[in-house]
Amino acid sequence: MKKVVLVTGANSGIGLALCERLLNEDAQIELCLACRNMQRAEAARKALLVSHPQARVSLLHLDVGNMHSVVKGAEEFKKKFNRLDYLYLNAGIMPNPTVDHVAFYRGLFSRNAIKMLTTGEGILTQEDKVTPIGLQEVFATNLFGHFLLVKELEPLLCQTEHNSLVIWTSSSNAQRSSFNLEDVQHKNGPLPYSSSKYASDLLSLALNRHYNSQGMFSSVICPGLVMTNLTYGILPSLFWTIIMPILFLIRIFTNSFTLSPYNGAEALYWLFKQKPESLDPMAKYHSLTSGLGNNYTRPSKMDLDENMSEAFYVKLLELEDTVRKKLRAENPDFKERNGM
Ligand SMILES: NC(=O)C1=CN([C@@H]2O[C@H](COP(=O)(O)OP(=O)(O)OC[C@H]3O[C@@H](n4cnc5c(N)ncnc54)[C@H](OP(=O)(O)O)[C@@H]3O)[C@@H](O)[C@H]2O)C=CC1
Ligand SMILES: CC(C)CCC[C@@H](C)[C@H]1CC[C@H]2C3=CC[C@H]4[C@H](C)C(=O)CC[C@]4(C)[C@H]3CC[C@]12C
Repeated sequence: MKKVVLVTGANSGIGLALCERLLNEDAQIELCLACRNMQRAEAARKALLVSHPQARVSLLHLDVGNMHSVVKGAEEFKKKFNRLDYLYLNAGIMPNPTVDHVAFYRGLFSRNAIKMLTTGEGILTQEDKVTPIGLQEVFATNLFGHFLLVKELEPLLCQTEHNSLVIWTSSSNAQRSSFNLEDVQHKNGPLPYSSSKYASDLLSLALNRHYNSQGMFSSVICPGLVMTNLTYGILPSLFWTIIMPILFLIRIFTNSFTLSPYNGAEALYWLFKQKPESLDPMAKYHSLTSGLGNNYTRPSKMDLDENMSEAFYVKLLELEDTVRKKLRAENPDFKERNGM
């Protein structure tokens, strides 16, 4: 049976590199690129077909920050495919990032230098905004749209004949201190990115608790520091190019400066080759690259507790209810087609 793989944010960076690596591993898969911009999606499909002319690569229009689009996209996917083996929840944003230069230089000469360089802790803030449906944009894109997608695709993910795996591209920037159960969307703080990534760690744990018995498993990864549009939004690409020799040097001490999208996709690719039921729900799987350029995956225990993860899950279910009501009110058509 051909495996079906869906990747969000597949048109660039780590998502696109993952697609290339998956096709290298198994050219028989049904690969679906879920993207918000169809021109960029088509360009990615063409690029993949250059190296794999026989590959089965389809496109799905899906803006994870827009809940209408998530429901519509999932509906289209279900019409086209009757199974889903791997769901890569990779799309992500870090809007309007600001680097605290003073904190950076201070941190460099402190005992926490390596931690700062591998997590970005204490030196990076972002400015968030509210989407038309009333959700915080970073939360909606990095977390909630993906949660709704999982819920919509539940019939394909929970099948008796085979297990499925949902994989979140999280981050080592996910910090417990950035997340607040009373403000899960991070409306009132400068760290929406970190909060959303911590939220994905919590949610992955909850999904395992609620869905393992139905054949669906969930894992989280950190790709390390990778040069992509996301990092070029923090500092210009020319800057990163100039300091590249320094970044290669730092890699010797941390191994988490994976730097290229190919290396960053290592843990995502590694998970594709594992049995979903053999994975540790408390582990974050890190893509790492040694000083000599060798890639490997290493798990680390996440700073999570079951009660918090369950409380967050309950809040997400309540929010799902509210959002679905708004979708119905805005577009009565949804009710007919989705039985919502
Ligand atoms: N680069 C890094 O160092 C790290 C990245 N990550 C995570 O890796 C993931 C991939 O990012 P990366 O490859 O680095 O960056 P890119 O910006 O290259 O890739 C992000 C992808 O997500 C897509 N995307 C963004 N918003 C939406 C949306 N609303 N709907 C659908 N797709 C969307 C983008 O599409 P479009 O082209 O249309 O913008 C793009 O394809 C993210 O989740 C990021 O947080 C985690 C740790 C480190
Ligand atoms: C002031 C300049 C001379 C140098 C500033 C460097 C910083 C902008 C970067 C140093 C470490 C970087 C990061 C580390 C971890 C990443 C994390 C895994 C992620 O998910 C998103 C990006 C990072 C936070 C990234 C961001 C840039 C740095 C803080």
